[in-house]
Amino acid sequence: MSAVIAGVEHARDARAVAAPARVALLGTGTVGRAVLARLAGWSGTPLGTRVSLVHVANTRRVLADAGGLCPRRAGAAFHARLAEAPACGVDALQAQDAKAERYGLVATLGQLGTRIVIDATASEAVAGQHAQWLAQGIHVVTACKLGQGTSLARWRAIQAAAAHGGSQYGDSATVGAGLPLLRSLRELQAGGDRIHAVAGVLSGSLAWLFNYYDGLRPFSAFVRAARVAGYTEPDPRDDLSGEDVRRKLLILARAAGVQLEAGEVEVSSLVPPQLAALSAGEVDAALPSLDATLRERFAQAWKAGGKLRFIARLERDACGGAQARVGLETLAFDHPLAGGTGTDNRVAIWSDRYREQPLLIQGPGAGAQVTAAGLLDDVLRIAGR
Ligand SMILES: NC(=O)C1=CN([C@@H]2O[C@H](COP(=O)(O)OP(=O)(O)OC[C@H]3O[C@@H](n4cnc5c(N)ncnc54)[C@H](OP(=O)(O)O)[C@@H]3O)[C@@H](O)[C@H]2O)C=CC1
Ligand SMILES: N[C@@H](CC=O)C(=O)O
Repeated sequence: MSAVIAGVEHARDARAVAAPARVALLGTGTVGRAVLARLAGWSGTPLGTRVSLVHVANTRRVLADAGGLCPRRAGAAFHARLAEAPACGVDALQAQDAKAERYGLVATLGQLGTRIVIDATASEAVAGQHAQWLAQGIHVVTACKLGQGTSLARWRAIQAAAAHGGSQYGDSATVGAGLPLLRSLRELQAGGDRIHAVAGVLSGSLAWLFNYYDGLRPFSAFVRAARVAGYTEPDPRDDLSGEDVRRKLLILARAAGVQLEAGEVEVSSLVPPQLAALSAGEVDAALPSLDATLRERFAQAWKAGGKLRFIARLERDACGGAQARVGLETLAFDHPLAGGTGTDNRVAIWSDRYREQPLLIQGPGAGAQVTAAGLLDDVLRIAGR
């Protein structure tokens, strides 16, 4: 290559490096709103120069501008208008697709430079798109566990698509709301360790519930409070059934090299069959159906001198197999997994170097601010300098 052409290439590279990553945000609920607020706080700072928000959507509305949207105005526009926006009344993805055709998520992200989709939805349809975006070279950063935490086939498709597209999958917010859990598992393995076991509290909402439930006031009232605080899934049965914890344990297990199918995790649900059978709109009124059983479980634990904790366990055996289960357990007050406060997740990891005493990671495991921060940490990691 001649010196002149090399110089031109170099200048192009330098411009590409300096160009901000273009970001599309899907979901403007508890987490999405906090992402917009955090991005707005970066305005006028060096962090703000590294990302350009070009597309924001929920099921009802899309704002898009390839030249860049103001996060503060986008947040205000969404939340001022949400109340008056009509529900689309069709499948969420169809609505998204219809809008994407008109407003063009992929077109708005463009063809060159760093392009990132942030998934702050709980949408199966959006999770079904992750592999497609990755294969096109679009990075995906997600709080939604339906990508890596459901079928092994989808998890494999995501890994393959990222490898094919040369793209990255930011999943820090899927387990522990950004706590350094997945990162620690990966770093231990990169350093030559084999992961032997993982155990702990993986649900922020269930941690909160069992930290504050006193066996006197109805459990259902605590569930409602956790939902208002933004700790539960959009449908709190996803937390109470252990399904959200199953997804998190699958994500951790697969990252630890244990390729479990969803059905291989034994799950003990707190949701009685009558509550499980209701439509989403009927759930709130039926929450008191949880109360009697939980009062009884609490009393038993109290009599035994212990605390209720919703625990996930993954244990690997020497022959390459693994056992995985999630459910409510009574732990002694001084048990290492019984500590923590608020929404704290508390997770122990055993590996070659942590054979006797596990590595313990603890911190808030749910909430809008920590989750948004976890998502945007991944965005910045992908965006580079
Ligand atoms: N809350 C927390 O503490 C944590 C949450 N998470 C995960 O973050 C995700 C979001 O949670 P949260 O913010 O609490 O949920 P919310 O229900 O508050 O918000 C979900 C948002 O997704 C939007 N949405 C749904 N389908 C689509 C679609 N097809 N296209 C675009 N937008 C769509 C909804 O639109 P509309 O407003 O129109 O209904 C809504 O704005 C979940 O996957 C959850 O598991 C992860 C870690 C912690
Ligand atoms: N509903 C989830 C939110 C974070 O993933 C939880 O309670 O942990």
